[in-house]
Amino acid sequence: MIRRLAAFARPFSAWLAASAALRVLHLALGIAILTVAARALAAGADAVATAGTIVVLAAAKGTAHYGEQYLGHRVAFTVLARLRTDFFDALARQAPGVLHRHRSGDLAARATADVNRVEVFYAHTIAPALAAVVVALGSAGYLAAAAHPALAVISLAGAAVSGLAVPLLGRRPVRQAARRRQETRGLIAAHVADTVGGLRDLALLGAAGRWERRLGALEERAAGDTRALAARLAIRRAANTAVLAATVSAVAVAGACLWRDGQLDRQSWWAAIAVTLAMAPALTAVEAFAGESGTTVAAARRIFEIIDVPRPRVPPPPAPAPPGPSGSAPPRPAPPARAATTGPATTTGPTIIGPTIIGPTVIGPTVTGAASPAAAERRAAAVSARGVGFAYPGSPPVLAGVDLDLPPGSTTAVLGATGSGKSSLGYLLAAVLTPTHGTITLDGADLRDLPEDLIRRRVALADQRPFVFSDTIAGNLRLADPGADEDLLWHVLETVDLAEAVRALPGRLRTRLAEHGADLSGGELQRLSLAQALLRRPALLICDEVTGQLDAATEARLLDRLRRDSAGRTTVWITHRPATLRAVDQVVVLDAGRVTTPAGPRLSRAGAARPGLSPAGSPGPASLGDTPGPRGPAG
Ligand SMILES: Nc1ncnc2c1ncn2[C@@H]1O[C@H](COP(=O)(O)OP(=O)(O)OP(=O)(O)O)[C@@H](O)[C@H]1O
Repeated sequence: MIRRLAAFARPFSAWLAASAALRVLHLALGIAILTVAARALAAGADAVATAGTIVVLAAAKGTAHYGEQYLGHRVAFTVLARLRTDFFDALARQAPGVLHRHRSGDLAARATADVNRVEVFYAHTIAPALAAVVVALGSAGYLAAAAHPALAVISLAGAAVSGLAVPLLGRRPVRQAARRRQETRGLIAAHVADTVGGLRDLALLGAAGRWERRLGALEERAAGDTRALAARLAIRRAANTAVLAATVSAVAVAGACLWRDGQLDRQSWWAAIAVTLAMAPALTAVEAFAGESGTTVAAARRIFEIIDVPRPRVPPPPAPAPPGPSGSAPPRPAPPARAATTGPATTTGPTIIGPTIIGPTVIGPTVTGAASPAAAERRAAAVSARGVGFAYPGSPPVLAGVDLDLPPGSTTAVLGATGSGKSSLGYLLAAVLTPTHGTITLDGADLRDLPEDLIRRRVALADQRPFVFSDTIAGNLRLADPGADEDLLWHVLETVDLAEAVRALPGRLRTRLAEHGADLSGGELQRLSLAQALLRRPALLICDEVTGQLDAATEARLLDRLRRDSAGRTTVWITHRPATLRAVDQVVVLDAGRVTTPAGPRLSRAGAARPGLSPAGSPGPASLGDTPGPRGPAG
């Protein structure tokens, strides 16, 4: 782990070397001050001259100390910023599955407290460690040259015990306690984040007291680990102090004997004691950072646990189909023309997915320009699913054998009982999930083979449970299209029937939303998410229950506007609501993860002869999910 941390500082080796050199200078000047004073005392030298020398040395010492700290911290904070960026990149790469494995509060603690924690390594470990070696060797050299070799041997032995042996005392239990404490702190952060997010519900459920007691138990656990850690570190500190005191005493006693035997003069004896004494801060610093290293390593481990998750690999191409009658393999469908211009193929996203999918899929480059005028120029997506099956990790299959065709420009409703797999199908079509069986193609190309940025340009998902950032309304919308001007923002707000509500706000588009959109109604939140998706001007738009919380009149208005704005777009409506079905071209009904109604295209907007629909457009008995079928093992 130390090597891993050091690798991040490699580009700054010159700065760290300069910091270490300044630290050596700073410590050497400390030794020089004491030595000058000791020699002056022993020789009865002129007090004013001695004081003048000490003032000059002290000023130089202060300057060296400043330079050492400046360079060390500059490296530390530059590396911390990079670590945090890498951490965020890794999170984005693993989203949203990472939330399946880690709680958001814990991730926040890793990105903040744990990253801050490793500052110790860059600012207070590398330079002090190098300096301790140089100072111990330099002091021994001085003692050998200016006093007596025996004193040099004693001082080196003391330095070795203090700098090498003492830091190893109880190393394993210290690391274990530090690791446990860091994990517990992550749990505390996650618990606090949950508490803040769910305060209202805790109050409503009368559970605030119980929740608080859980926090108390976690705090108690962390305090226990801190006590265990502190007890061991105190033993080390005491041992180190004893070793350093013993070294100075041994030098004093041995020096006195040498003085008595005429092998050392009085001044050199004093100077030897002063040098050994002045070497102590260099060695105390080693013991100090060794004491911190358990926590630093534990924090680093938690950071790299996220950063080191490998980038998802591009899955191998599907096995070639058996040769046709002529003996030649059937050709693979060609990727769409734009795919060839978007660079090397990457994976279509993580195979593993978390329990929540956050907001519309708005990652990736944006398509700029006004939504409506350019709409006709868009090329609507053709989507096809063949034998698609899916299971969440560790769970039984939720979809099996799904065949589906979404012709370009068509609108498809996906119906089914709650839990029948509608949202999961939506995530698969949006390439947020990857099928465990079968294939989904976009314009003839397997989604798995398409670059992520191409998919994000062509496909948008308005989610059932959208996420809103604590930013302005315009800021949230521009996540989908940073270049969108106000006219375009108002246009999409009109389309989703939200413009009037936003106009009524004092800050209009500049109104700052509360965290998680707490100051929006459920219906407003969903329409904001739909507006974001529309700003992407997708060729395939997947709407997951976005009208579920609207009254009938608002829903009808919204559907009407969307229909008028739908040129060049293939649309999927995942819904329970009959009103949505009035304007669809085909209806797909899912029952326990299987399509129960033929999904062939019925490209008539008149609404006649659509499966699952009565001529009036209301759902037939099988189409809405109020009569759940058996949750059989889909697949
Ligand atoms: N992240 C997940 N991990 C494990 N199981 C999941 C996950 N997300 C959903 N499921 C399960 O998959 C099944 C299908 O869920 P899905 O959300 O696709 O159903 P749905 O038809 O959209 O339901 P609803 O109409 O209630 O939104 C459900 O049984 C659900 O519990």
